[in-house]
Amino acid sequence: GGVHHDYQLLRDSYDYIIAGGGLTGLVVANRLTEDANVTVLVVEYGDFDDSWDTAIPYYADQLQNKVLMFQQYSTEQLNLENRTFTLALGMNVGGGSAVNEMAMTRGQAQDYDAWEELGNSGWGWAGLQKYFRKSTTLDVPSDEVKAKNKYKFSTAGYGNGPVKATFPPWQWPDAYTLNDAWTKNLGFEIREDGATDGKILGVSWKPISADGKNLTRSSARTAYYDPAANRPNLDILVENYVARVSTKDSKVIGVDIIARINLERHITLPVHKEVILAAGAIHTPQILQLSGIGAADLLESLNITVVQDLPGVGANYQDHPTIKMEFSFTSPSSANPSTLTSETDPLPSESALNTFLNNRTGPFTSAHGNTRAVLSLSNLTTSPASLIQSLYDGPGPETFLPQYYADHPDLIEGYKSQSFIVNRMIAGDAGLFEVSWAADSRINLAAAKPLSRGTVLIESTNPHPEEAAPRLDFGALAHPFDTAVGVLGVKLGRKFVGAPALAGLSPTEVSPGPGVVTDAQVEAALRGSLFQPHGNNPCCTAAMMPQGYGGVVDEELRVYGIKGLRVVDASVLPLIPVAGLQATLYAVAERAADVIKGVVVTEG
Ligand SMILES: Cc1cc2nc3c(=O)[nH]c(=O)nc-3n(C[C@H](O)[C@H](O)[C@H](O)COP(=O)(O)OP(=O)(O)OC[C@H]3O[C@@H](n4cnc5c(N)ncnc54)[C@H](O)[C@@H]3O)c2cc1C
Repeated sequence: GGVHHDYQLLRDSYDYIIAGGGLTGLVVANRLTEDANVTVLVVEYGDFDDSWDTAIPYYADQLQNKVLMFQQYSTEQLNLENRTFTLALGMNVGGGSAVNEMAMTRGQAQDYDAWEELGNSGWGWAGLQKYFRKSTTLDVPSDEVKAKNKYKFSTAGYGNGPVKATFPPWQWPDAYTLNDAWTKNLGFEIREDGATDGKILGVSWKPISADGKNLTRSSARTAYYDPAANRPNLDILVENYVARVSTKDSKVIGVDIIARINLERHITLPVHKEVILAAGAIHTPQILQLSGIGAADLLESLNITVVQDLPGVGANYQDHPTIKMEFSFTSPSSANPSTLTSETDPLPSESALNTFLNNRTGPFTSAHGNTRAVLSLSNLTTSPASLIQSLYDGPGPETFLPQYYADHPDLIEGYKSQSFIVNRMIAGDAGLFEVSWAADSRINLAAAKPLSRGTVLIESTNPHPEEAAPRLDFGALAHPFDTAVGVLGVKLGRKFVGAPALAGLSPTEVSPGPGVVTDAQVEAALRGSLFQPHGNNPCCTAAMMPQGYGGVVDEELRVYGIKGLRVVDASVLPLIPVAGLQATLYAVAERAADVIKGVVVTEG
């Protein structure tokens, strides 16, 4: 086993080849190679990173090393005044888990139960519990840290898995002032983190994906790859990408691999058992389409031989569209996040770094803030009834879904089956926003139940994941309900910052700014500048749903109509949960590994 940059020392063939050594790919690679008789090759476009950039929590929010991320461009967004956007994606061993902002949170129980209701038995909150625990250990902070920071959390939802979650020893003083706005003025209590009961409506502390002792990042690379690196049956090929999966009579026989910087260097490797796609929600659909698995008309237009007509490949794109409001605090506490970026002598950031390196304390132990508020429709408005009614009386899906849906009517049926569930959740107590804040004057409102949908479709037969990236259309803010909720979000943000508890900070609004008053003005500001169509959580583009509903994989993650091909990454989620995806994906990948090993057998 070992790390390879070229092909000389690879085996002639493997039992399993995994496309993508990111979060989910490495979980599955580790679990499959627990059996010494099974050989696995992971093919990863990026390389290893051993710098402090990916290890120190403070850097997570301002990761400078763009070399570790894809910059995936979008099309001009019709509903956002034709603005274009860049989506950052992990591009290294560990994928997103090595570069993300480290929030390690789970969704509401009902988010997962919705997956089960869409036809995926065993994927609900109850079925996933075992896998949340199998993946993650909570490194419980010391009593002193817990008391000093007033942390509240549950422990039963964690097990003794490879990935570590913890609560850092440091919070900026103003974080507590901001929390006071919720608890003293807006009527919320700080509750436990929800890891045990899936109840997170309201305000809670967010754990980070870090080791509690060293306060360094815990990623799929550190947690799942490193401990398995010496297994003779596990190989990883870096700086190379999977271009295509080759099939014969609808059965996978191997993969075409190409070197990242030298197109002339490529190899076709046979596979005995399965190819497992884990290249993430943008590149997994790209590989499928290039392999002839996707909408027949799209493939034919590019002269690709159709192996399996599956229009769901690249449809159903979801994310957490984010409203970023900005304020300015005229009188913040003397210790606040901006002191770290000021250029005085001696540099405050240098001393904070030394404090981290010497004592594992101080602001460098904390990523971007640790508090979140999950808010339902009735937390956002006192008169939700007419908005709920609009979900049922509103325009038909053809009017707001991408043209690609109208061209492939199965997708519309699938969307309707999702709406049936999601509308009910919205009318109940589903979280519509995950609001997060650090101790600075920015607040992020991540929309958690977007009703608009996007697409990821190849435009050429060039398989290069970076130079020939697929066409990403977020399709955001197309559904009138998404817009109405966005307007309510801005109102909520203002109510929060205007709360009496914050009077001592003397906040003034920078963006959207005091000139933006009426609902129509707020909507225009959303479309023109405030609204970003993603929150770094792309998913759902090869959904686990029935085939007639635009699904791509069945409940055992097998691609419909193809033998020996599964998808295990963020693409398989049918609906996005309210939390950032990493904790969820660790559990999904753990369950995927059990399914592949035959430990979990789905009946019927
Ligand atoms: C900047 C940023 C901040 C985030 N913040 C948070 C957060 O705070 N909390 C949270 O829960 N989640 C967060 N996320 C999301 C989370 O990290 C991702 O959801 C998760 O990593 C997705 O896992 P995955 O296995 O589906 O894909 P990834 O982890 O992205 O792995 C895919 C891998 O495949 C490789 N690849 C792509 N194409 C090919 C190919 N053709 N052949 C071979 N390899 C290929 C890529 O290089 C990558 O390493 C963030 C993500 C980013 C990028």
